[in-house]
Amino acid sequence: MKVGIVGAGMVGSAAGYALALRGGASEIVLVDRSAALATAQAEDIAHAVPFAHPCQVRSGGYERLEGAAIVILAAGVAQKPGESRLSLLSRNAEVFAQVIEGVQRAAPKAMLLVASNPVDVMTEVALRASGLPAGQVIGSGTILDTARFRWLLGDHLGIAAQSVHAYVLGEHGDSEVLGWASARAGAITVGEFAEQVHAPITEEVRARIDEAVRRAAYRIIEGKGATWYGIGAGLARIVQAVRDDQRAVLSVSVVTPEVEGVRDVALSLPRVVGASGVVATLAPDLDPSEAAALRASAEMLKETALGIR
Ligand SMILES: NC(=O)C1=CN([C@@H]2O[C@H](COP(=O)(O)OP(=O)(O)OC[C@H]3O[C@@H](n4cnc5c(N)ncnc54)[C@H](O)[C@@H]3O)[C@@H](O)[C@H]2O)C=CC1
Ligand SMILES: CC(=O)C(=O)O
Repeated sequence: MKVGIVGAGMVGSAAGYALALRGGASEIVLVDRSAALATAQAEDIAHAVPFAHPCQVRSGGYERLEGAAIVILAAGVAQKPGESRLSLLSRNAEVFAQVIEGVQRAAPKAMLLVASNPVDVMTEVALRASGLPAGQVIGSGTILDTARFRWLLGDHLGIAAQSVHAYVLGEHGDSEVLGWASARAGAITVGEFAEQVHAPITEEVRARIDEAVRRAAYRIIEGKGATWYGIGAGLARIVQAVRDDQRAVLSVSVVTPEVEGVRDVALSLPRVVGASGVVATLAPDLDPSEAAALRASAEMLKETALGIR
């Protein structure tokens, strides 16, 4: 499968690298307003291919995206230390107006996988600009926050993150909601598992994990300027679910008809992802405080998206 990546900075190049290592694409094409950067990133990623899986890695203008089944959108500006994701909106909405036109000239039917922040609102921007079906304009949403949550829970419980089934819901950002009520370790609730292994999830543990997930990006940006490995792997994971028609359950963002009484809003819920994009959405169990927080997140995202109409 041919995969395009527009925006060959930290996130776009990490996604290309992760795809090359996972064998997630037969061809990867990097496009950037800086042709020199796209070329350098493509050459560098190509040098990892002999250690991984056969794959062509190229760079070029939008015309090189012809035939791409999916295009990752990672172009635009990123947060500076202390800056929120939402503050990037007007700048990145302008970038997307050009980028989506360029992508659709070459690959009008390509599925779009949005990474640029604020990713939920940018997913709605991409949906409106592209005219594609909602299930084919997918934001990476909370795939990264969910990975952070699973990793921290696995660490606390002393088990592999892969054995933790827990999702972050709502905005990929400050209003996100950690789904404690639906979290499972193996086949039992995380609370029950924690009791069995004598590592109870006290209020303090819960608050520490919540803060570590919610503030992860701020901390990493403070320390190294940006985040890229986690999201690169998450984007490659979504591409692979599409490529292999896996029907994998992933927390990604699409415009959703109704969430906690809020209509037509892009945010993350656990969704079934396969060859035609998002094919189903799950309704996880929520306790009353999680339901209220998800509604507040949905209302904030809806209001923000209305502001760019
Ligand atoms: N969804 C998520 O979980 C995450 C999202 N991000 C977001 O991803 C985006 C990219 O972040 P980084 O790669 O760190 O930034 P970066 O600055 O390293 O890369 C952005 C690239 O976009 C390119 N670009 C800008 N305008 C363009 C245009 N009109 N056409 C083509 N290319 C254009 C730039 O030349 C640059 O190479 C940011 O919005 C950031 O906030 C970052 C980490 C996680
Ligand atoms: C930057 C960003 O969105 C993240 O690392 O979560």
